[in-house]
Amino acid sequence: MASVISANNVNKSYGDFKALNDVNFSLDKGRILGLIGPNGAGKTTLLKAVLGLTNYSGDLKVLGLDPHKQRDELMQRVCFVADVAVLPRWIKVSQAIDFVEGVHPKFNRELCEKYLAETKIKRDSKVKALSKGMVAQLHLALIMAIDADLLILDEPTLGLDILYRKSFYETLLNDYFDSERTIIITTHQVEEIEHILSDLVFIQDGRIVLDDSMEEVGQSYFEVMVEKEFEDAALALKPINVREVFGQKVCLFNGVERSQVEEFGKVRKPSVADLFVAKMKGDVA
Ligand SMILES: Nc1ncnc2c1ncn2[C@@H]1O[C@H](COP(=O)(O)OP(=O)(O)OP(=O)(O)O)[C@@H](O)[C@H]1O
Repeated sequence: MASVISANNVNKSYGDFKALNDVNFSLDKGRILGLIGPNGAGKTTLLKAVLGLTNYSGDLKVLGLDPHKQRDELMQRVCFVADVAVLPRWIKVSQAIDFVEGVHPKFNRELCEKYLAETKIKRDSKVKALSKGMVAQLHLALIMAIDADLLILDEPTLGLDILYRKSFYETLLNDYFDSERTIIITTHQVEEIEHILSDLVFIQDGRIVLDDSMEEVGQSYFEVMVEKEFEDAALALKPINVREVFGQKVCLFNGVERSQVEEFGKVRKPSVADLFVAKMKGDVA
């Protein structure tokens, strides 16, 4: 299957500072990738490279195109929601809809109206009269009504209340997503998206430190709530992280068989948040 994105040794420097350091990963059609990393890790820089908004060295192909050289062609097939929704303050909601309908052949007005019906946004309001969260809702409704092959969401729910965040991800998964589409999401609220992800990439200091499907994560990482009597045996297997919950050690293992750790206590798949914390600590140490 042709990759929607393939990145080989992609580097990006700002002066002496390496914002992307030999980034390699690929993403197939019909996947939902969570791109997760601490502040300043290089997430937005990587997305900008994918969107052809910044130059870089190395080989990067998006939908078979060179994002920097073939940006116009790429933009026909890619939609992007930045962490700061930029819409002119003077425009009316209805005019914003008219505008996108006028400039984008793949915009579906009916769908946009359907998304807006879930909000309190009035068609005759000006953007400046909307709350921060409502501007973000309008922006998302406009973008999700465009039939794109690749949707890139950089902190899409920043500033949105929990009710809308939940319904946004439900809509994304149930109404928007299908096997022909591919989505990349960055967010610091990983627990909110983990159930919709098919793939996970962790980035730290410009380097990819984890690149797995969620199935692979479930098969190669085990979190065990270790019974007291098995603590020494568990620690001897060198867990990648140990935390305490109510005085009991919770060990995160990688590179061991499930059968090796099963007798220590209750085994489960780690949450993305716990895996992230463990990987960040491990790679800093
Ligand atoms: N235009 C620029 N000039 C110089 N340095 C930059 C520029 N843009 C980004 N950087 C640096 O590159 C690094 C990665 O920034 P980036 O915005 O990609 O991080 P991020 O992972 O998106 O972070 P956050 O989660 O805080 O949004 C940071 O150290 C940042 O200071």
